[in-house]
Amino acid sequence: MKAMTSTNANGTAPAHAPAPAHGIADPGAYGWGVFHERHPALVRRLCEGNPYGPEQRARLDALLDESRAGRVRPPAPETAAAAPWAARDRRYFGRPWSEVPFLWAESYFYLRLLECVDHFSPGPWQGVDPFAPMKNAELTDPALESDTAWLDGLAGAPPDEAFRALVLASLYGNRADLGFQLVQAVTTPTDGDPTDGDPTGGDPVADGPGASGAPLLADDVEALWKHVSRRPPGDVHVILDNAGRELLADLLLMDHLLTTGRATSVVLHVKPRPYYVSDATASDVRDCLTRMAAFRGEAGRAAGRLREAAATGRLRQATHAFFCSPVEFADMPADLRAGLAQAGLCVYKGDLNYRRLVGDRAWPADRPFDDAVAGVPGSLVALRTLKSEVAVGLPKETVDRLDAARPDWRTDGSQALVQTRLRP
Ligand SMILES: O=P(O)(O)OC[C@H]1O[C@](O)(CO)[C@@H](O)[C@@H]1O
Repeated sequence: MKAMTSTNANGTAPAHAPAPAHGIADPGAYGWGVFHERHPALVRRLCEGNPYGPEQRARLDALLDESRAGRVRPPAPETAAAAPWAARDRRYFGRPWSEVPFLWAESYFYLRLLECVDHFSPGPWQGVDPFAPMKNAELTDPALESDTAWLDGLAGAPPDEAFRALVLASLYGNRADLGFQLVQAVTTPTDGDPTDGDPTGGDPVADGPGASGAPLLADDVEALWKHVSRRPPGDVHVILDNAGRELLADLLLMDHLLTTGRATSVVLHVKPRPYYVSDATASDVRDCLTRMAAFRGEAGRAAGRLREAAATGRLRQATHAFFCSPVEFADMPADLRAGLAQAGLCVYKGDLNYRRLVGDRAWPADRPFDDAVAGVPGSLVALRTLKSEVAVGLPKETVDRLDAARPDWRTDGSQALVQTRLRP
């Protein structure tokens, strides 16, 4: 793992010396593999799934070439108009991509990918989601319904166990990320691995989606339970990640919080445009609820309740241009900050949100989580499967043990964590 020295996301000097940002130049760095292996695989899938013409295909190939060996080209005017951060933050334009931090480079790659397929240009492809064929394939997977059968077994479970099962389902739903699956078979620890074990601790939770995973690297579920069960219910804001399986599990958790009175209302923060392959947009929420509504059993009933909650304003969707930017959450704009600061709880889903939450830098993994999220408002929980190099808030012994037993533990999708910073 090799990281690079850089300024923070605003290009200003932060109050304390930051660790170097993760980069994409070094073939040993995770980001290099994303640009040199994952992105070509993604472009192949897009061209198989969408009837793009020669110009769109040529532009996609040129973007691959540019981002692997060229200099960063500024966005076209219509692209810049849709992405204020890219219009403002010009510091990397004209420089070799290899000098750009991973977080910035990957976010900018997805913006330019949309430009290549005419997403921002008036015409037939304007606004079309290039990832929709991949998202649809997951949503129509016949196994999706039976994958929610564990929910029926929760009836009558003690409230704390039911809560834990739903949190773990939402956490492990984050493994089902279509971008990640392009080149990576998600693995779980095998016999003999010192991290092997059952995170769930017994029925009915043990039959849920967390049952076959590794122990959580950080497990603040109990603290989270105390937070939601002992304080007056407030608004819960979810900074969503992937559509499909992950979103389905997130919606089940939100239905649980609403029906048990542990949330007054729920705000789903979706992406304003297609991003990082499977990130959820408003139409993905709609499609997921439609699919869920056809399920027999509790998941189908949850869809009905959520639609009702949407109709009465207790389930709302929100979006912000900020969510498709590479800016860290500590530097979020004032309007978003004001909304999240008032929340009873903010749930940050997934790997990319984690990178933006703690800073995508080579922090010592035992840096306290509270310290890393000091600039982020409100009470918060991160539910993350590890798919990139950054990690904080972990005991040094855990990190040493994992480094010895499983060198790719930070990026192979086998590990997960629940970390909180909760305020009374
Ligand atoms: O969907 P998630 O959990 O945010 O994961 C996205 C992650 O996938 C990658 O694009 C590739 O692993 C990471 O760079 C990124 O953080």
